Amino acid sequence: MNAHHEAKETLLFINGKHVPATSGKSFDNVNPATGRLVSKVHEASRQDVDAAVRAAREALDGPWGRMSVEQRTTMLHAVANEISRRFDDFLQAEIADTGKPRSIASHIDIPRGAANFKVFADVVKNVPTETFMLDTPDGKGALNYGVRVPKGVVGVISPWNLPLLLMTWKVGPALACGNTVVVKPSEETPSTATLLGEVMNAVGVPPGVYNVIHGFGPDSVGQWLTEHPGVNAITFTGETRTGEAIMRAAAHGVRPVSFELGGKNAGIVFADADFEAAVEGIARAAFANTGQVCLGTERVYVERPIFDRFVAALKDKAESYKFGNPLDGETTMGPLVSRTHMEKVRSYFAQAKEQGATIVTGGGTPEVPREYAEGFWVQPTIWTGLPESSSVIREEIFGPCVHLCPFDREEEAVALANDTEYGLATTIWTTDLARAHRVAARINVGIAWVNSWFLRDLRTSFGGQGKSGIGREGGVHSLEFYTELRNVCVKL
Ligand SMILES: NC(=O)C1=CN([C@@H]2O[C@H](COP(=O)(O)OP(=O)(O)OC[C@H]3O[C@@H](n4cnc5c(N)ncnc54)[C@H](O)[C@@H]3O)[C@@H](O)[C@H]2O)C=CC1
Ligand SMILES: O=C(O)/C=C/C=C(\O)C(=O)O
Repeated sequence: MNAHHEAKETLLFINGKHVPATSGKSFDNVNPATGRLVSKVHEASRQDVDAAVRAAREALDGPWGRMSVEQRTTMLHAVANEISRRFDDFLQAEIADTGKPRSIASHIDIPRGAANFKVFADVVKNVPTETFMLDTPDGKGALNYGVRVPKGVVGVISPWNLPLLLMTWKVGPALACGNTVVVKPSEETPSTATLLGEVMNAVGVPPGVYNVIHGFGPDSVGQWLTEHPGVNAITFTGETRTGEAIMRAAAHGVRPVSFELGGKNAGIVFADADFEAAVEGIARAAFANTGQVCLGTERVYVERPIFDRFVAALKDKAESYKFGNPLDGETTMGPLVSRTHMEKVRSYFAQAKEQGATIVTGGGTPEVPREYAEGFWVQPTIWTGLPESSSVIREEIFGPCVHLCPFDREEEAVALANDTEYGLATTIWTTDLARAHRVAARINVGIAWVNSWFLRDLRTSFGGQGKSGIGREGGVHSLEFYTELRNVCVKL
């Protein structure tokens, strides 16, 4: 950044206003492609967290709480339309924070940011609640019916890998259900959440409905928000250990949580698969978004007759990615999100080597143009030959890397895939339909893709089992978390 230019500032968004933090503190938001400063981010104090929760409560008790479902959902459609109208602003902000290529941000992140508001506005309007007629001794009966009411103030803690997409995946249904929110975006990617404040104001969402506070996790905003007694429910996407800390915080006051946590997802490729489609699909599952997708695949089991050919074909794919300017349409792989994360991923590159892996490709730093030399780049990496006990096969790395292992029998592939404490997603490749159904039913995950990966229908359930999370969001399942279902029993 030119020393003569003032650094841009990223403010908090509380009660409908972009405001400075009362702490007087800020931290750097760095562009991971270049290592240069994007903005100075205001770091919220405990007092700012209190102010945001208070604003959210007042909005709930005020105009937002009194709005009809029709008015509220119309407003959320307007939010979606305004995101689309300001598509380029969101795109630039997301790319600057994450370094992800334009091709990904423009096809996935920003459109999903808009869709998350539309879809849940429609779900809320169209989903009925249950009714039961009860026989009573006097013969007149009683009518039971369900009413959904908002949970209240929802704390939203979101990660850096798909910042707008994952934050709105929670804010969309929370607002559609009539809640108000206080959002703490990841400290690595604060911009699009802040920009969304402008959208809320532009379409007339009342002040206090949507609030954004910036800061870190422990002993900072994340902890203060999740411990705050004014927060009625907490939704979080991120690392499993963070989920454990948030769960402890939520225990005070017995507040509900919805968690979408890490994964160590397995891919399975059978010899009868459409070979080219399987290579393409596994390449996406392993390398898309520089491997920073919780649904991604870091271990793939390939049936032995096609193993060598598959390794060679995936190697060609891995070596075909183009690095450099994320805004350039030719760039197909961006950097990792931060220096810390790059060091973590590189430590696994080193562990794979120490543990005797065959490095099929990668394991180092790619060539990038000079202006990107200070960015956080790593090569897409493929290993073979590691034992299943290896840390590389057991732990979530969250980088563009994958271990390939041959198998001989379907039973064996299922057992290998299930040998993990996580249970988020799997991707299965076969042309045998009976086998596809059989295997999908036996892998212990929340989402099983067959001959596809990351094909998302927002009406379906989404979440994980084991260390991958608690609860399901998506479609009507989001309503289960973001509302209380009240039964009204009327004696006739
Ligand atoms: N979607 C996923 O599954 C993601 C997984 N990860 C994994 O987690 C690793 C660490 O990345 P981080 O960004 O540090 O993930 P993280 O889980 O620590 O951070 C996610 C969010 O939680 C907040 N947070 C952290 N500690 C908290 C606490 N005690 N209370 C409340 N909020 C808290 C952070 O400030 C951030 O907004 C990565 O290397 C990756 O392996 C990271 C991001 C997303
Ligand atoms: O909701 C989606 O479509 C994508 C979700 C991805 C994650 O939750 C993740 O990578 O963390």
